[in-house]
Amino acid sequence: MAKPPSILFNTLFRADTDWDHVSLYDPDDDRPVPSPMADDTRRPWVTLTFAQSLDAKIAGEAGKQLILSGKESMVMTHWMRSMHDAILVGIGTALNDNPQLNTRHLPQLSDDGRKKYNLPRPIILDTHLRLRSDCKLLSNYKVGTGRRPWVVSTTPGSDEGFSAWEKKKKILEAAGARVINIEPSQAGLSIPSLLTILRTLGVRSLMVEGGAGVIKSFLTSAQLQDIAPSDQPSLIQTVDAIIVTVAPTFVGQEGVGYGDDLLASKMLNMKHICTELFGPDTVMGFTTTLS
Ligand SMILES: NC(=O)C1=CN([C@@H]2O[C@H](COP(=O)(O)OP(=O)(O)OC[C@H]3O[C@@H](n4cnc5c(N)ncnc54)[C@H](OP(=O)(O)O)[C@@H]3O)[C@@H](O)[C@H]2O)C=CC1
Ligand SMILES: Nc1nc(O)c(N)c(N[C@@H]2O[C@H](COP(=O)(O)O)[C@@H](O)[C@H]2O)n1
Repeated sequence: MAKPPSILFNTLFRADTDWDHVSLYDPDDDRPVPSPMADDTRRPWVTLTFAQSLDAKIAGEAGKQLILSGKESMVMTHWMRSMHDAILVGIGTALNDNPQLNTRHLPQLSDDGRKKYNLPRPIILDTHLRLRSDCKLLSNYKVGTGRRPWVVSTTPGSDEGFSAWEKKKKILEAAGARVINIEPSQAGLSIPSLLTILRTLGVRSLMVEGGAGVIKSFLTSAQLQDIAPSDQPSLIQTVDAIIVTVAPTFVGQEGVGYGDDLLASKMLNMKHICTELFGPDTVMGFTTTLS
């Protein structure tokens, strides 16, 4: 039977996980699908993951989508998707790439079709409700090949802004989306607030795929709370693990990066867990703690 690569077991799950009592397939007898879990029960476990070139670019000039991962590491990413309750991208990625965020590259399951891979719920960070109602995430939901997407937004302050926003909300809801409102912060939607809300909605694990703005936000959210902790009783850790695919290619300075203005002194502590080769790509797994 096809099995996920060991880098995922090693990076995302505790060493004492009892694999006899969980199943990777949904539904498969009565055993639950496993999910990485944070010790902090106020929020989901967060895995930040993306593919980059050797010069740390995740997209080409003007955001052109690049397929950096080879087929072997892409399959690894789809296994990772199957091991999380939800998968998050920013509206920049949703508009630019029109992604599906499903598990279609996993090996065919050779049974009567009863067993399925777990499909993560798509979540889009989209303050102004710019998501297109004909995007693939919504059409997959309509035909039953994807979970209902959740669109995370903030209600605009002015009356004028509110009526335009309400109109867009109705269109997206009619197309199948669930719109969730949260409070704004200096850097867009507040990531700590988002995480606590997602946990109350039953999300135990969140895979964050990007793009550049979202990667930066998750990496820097703990440091922002440090500056303005008044609305948070205590720090919420925003990343538990980082799994990076490095493709053996250079994109060049026109490409899109995510790390140019990150401050080393404010970064999370990283612990290297393991590195595995997938075809031409190198995949590194780290766990993180607040510094
Ligand atoms: N190689 C890889 O693994 C991946 C590459 N990509 C690439 O990344 C590029 C897209 O990156 P980018 O343009 O930065 O877009 P993002 O997908 O990072 O979306 C950013 C937008 O999300 C909204 N947003 C709301 N709240 C937040 C928040 N707290 N933090 C950050 N963003 C927030 C903002 O729009 P608003 O104000 O309207 O809400 C913001 O402009 C594409 O070229 C894509 O191909 C994407 C994913 C993976
Ligand atoms: N793992 C990985 N490798 C790459 O080379 C990539 N460009 C991405 N991009 C992410 O995957 C999304 C596309 O997903 P679907 O194939 O449509 O399911 C894209 O939007 C990025 O989030 N990832």
